[in-house]
Amino acid sequence: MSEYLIRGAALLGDAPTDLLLAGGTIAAVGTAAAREASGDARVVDADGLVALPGLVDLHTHLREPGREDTETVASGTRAAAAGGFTAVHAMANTQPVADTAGVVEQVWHLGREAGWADVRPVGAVTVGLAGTQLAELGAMATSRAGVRVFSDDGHCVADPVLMRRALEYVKAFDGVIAQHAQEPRLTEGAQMNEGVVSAELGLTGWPAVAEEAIIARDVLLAEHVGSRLHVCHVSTAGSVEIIRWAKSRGIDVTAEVTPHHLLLTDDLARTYDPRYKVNPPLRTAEDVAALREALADGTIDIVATDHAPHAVEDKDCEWGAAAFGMTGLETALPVVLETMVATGAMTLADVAQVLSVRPARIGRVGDHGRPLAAGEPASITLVDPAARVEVDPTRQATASGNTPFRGRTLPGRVMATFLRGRATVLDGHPVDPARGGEHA
Ligand SMILES: NC(=O)N[C@@H](CC(=O)O)C(=O)O
Repeated sequence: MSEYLIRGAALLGDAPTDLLLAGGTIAAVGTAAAREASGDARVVDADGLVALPGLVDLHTHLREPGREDTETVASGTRAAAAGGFTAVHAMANTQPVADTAGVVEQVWHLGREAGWADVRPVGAVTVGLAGTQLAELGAMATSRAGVRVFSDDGHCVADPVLMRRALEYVKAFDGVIAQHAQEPRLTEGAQMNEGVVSAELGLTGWPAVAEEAIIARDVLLAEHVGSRLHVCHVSTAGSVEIIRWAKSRGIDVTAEVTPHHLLLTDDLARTYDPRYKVNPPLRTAEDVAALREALADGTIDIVATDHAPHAVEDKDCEWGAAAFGMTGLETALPVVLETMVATGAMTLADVAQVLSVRPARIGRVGDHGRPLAAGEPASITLVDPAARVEVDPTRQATASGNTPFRGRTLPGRVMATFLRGRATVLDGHPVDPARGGEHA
């Protein structure tokens, strides 16, 4: 394995220093790095670059098995590496659904073979995501995939008895239920946020209360059974208030917000461009402000991408017929820099918390989200925060083009990503792990 001597990287935005990556770990930091580097260490000039711990996504849709035309484990994790991620949690709504030890082990194995990032499969809570019968959670937890996060994402675990049982069951192996909070009856036929814009456009609305009612129920259930709850893609100001209240009571709840909910609003539905159609829907400017504030004050713990690739035919059509979802792995860090750092709401050290340290902790991914210190695993990303890049789906690594940020110029370019000391991105380009370091 190559040794890398990274010169002049600002760790978490602090004063520039050197890092030596050798044997899969950060072998030395500071003046010791150059001293201990062997003669054939590859030098990476990190002048002007910031080093962050490798990013960890708690919410990625990889589409394999079943929809390899839109994304595979290999293409999705290559996109992850390009976005600075070293670990992703692969959601369970594949075909077949990841509701057995066999399917989660298959996804885990595909991730290992591809080598771009660690793939942590998420297990379905209910068989076939149908919401009627608990899946074999224990078997998935004890499989080689070591599942800790369980979710029916795309669907809500709406039955309160099943939700209670799932919360109780996963306690035995330190698991967490990640809930897609959507009251199904309140959102039948919903196409966008319920509000002024939906009324004007005549599209069926997805009311905020459909999310908030489930979160309120679930934090009370988590308190009642003393279990751990994670709330996926929080999108409303009211949800933030409920989570703030729950945390103030000591309830063991964590929450995520997506990059798109930090930047975009339901006004974009006026374009009728299905790139802006997503679940939960884009909300109002007041919701966006509340989500940013909640992320900055820790009420919302993390940013998760909800990277949801879709085929052209499912997006290049009229709004009503289009699929819900947008890609996000390659734009997550730039959107967070734009919405949270450029606005002064967060520092780069805070970014490391919300995009690496805390998601690793919630997903129980032990060797990610670690300090940038000697002896730690060398899973890191180097970012040029001053670069401004126009989002161009044809230049992205994901196999799908449904980014809502197309044509926008955002700050931050990932120049290098290392997974346990091996480069997956160098000089701003993915490096194919299967080809021993050639640019892919
Ligand atoms: N977030 C999305 O809009 N789409 C997700 C699943 C979902 O509907 O949540 C997908 O898998 O496409």
